[in-house]
Amino acid sequence: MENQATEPIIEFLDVKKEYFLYKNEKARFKAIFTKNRGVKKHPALKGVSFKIYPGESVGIIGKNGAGKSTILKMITGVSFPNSGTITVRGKVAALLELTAGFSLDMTGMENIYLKGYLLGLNDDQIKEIEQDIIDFADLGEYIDQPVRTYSSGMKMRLGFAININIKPDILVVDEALSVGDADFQKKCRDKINDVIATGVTVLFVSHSRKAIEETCTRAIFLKDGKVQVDGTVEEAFDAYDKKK
Ligand SMILES: Nc1ncnc2c1ncn2[C@@H]1O[C@H](COP(=O)(O)OP(=O)(O)OP(=O)(O)O)[C@@H](O)[C@H]1O
Repeated sequence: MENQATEPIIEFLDVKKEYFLYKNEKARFKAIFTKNRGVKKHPALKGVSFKIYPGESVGIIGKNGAGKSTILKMITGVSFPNSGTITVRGKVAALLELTAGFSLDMTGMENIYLKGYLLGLNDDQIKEIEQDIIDFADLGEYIDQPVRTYSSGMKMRLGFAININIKPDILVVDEALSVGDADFQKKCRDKINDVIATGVTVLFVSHSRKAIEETCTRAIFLKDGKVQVDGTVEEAFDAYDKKK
């Protein structure tokens, strides 16, 4: 499984993450001044290590609360570990929190640029994919209206269209995500498969064995914030089915 000739595109080394559990919002505010002294902690990741090489498709499986989303959020840079190291070498398209980072007062078109910059693209790179994004989102004349006038489904369509069109090196997908109506969901699934077929590295969180078998050649089974199995999809699911 390890390809020693190339370096990993994603590497986690003994990554630990604890969340503070505040009794209420007042306690959360107070903790800013007391540096969280005496606040209860929940260990979400207890020393997670793995390497993913370019072109691999890896499933992440585990029960609710096992730490899957915490890992994905660290790869996309919205959450940080308490200790350990994380290396990500490449542009990440995350099909997770699609509407995060939009400016509601800006138009859809302006938000394509805003999100594009946040994802590390320059003007020329955004210009190159602008029409593909507009076509995929299929928002008609709403593309020139402020995003605050969009329905929640329309915002997600735009968010998905931007992320999937940035020509990513790494595609991070949470299957729980459903964008728009049934037709649009089918369009998203087809587009994800097209992007996967280009040989991009894929990280796929799902509870469905079938979905992971179809997409991934390897799976990581997480239990209580630790890697239980890192192996074939069959090995990971067999252990998951026994231990859950
Ligand atoms: N912001 C937070 N504050 C406190 N606890 C959190 C926070 N985010 C996550 N946790 C806790 O960390 C643990 C791991 O959560 P995570 O969302 O990574 O699990 P998951 O495997 O993605 O679960 P699911 O299948 O339900 O999406 C859980 O116990 C969760 O309650």
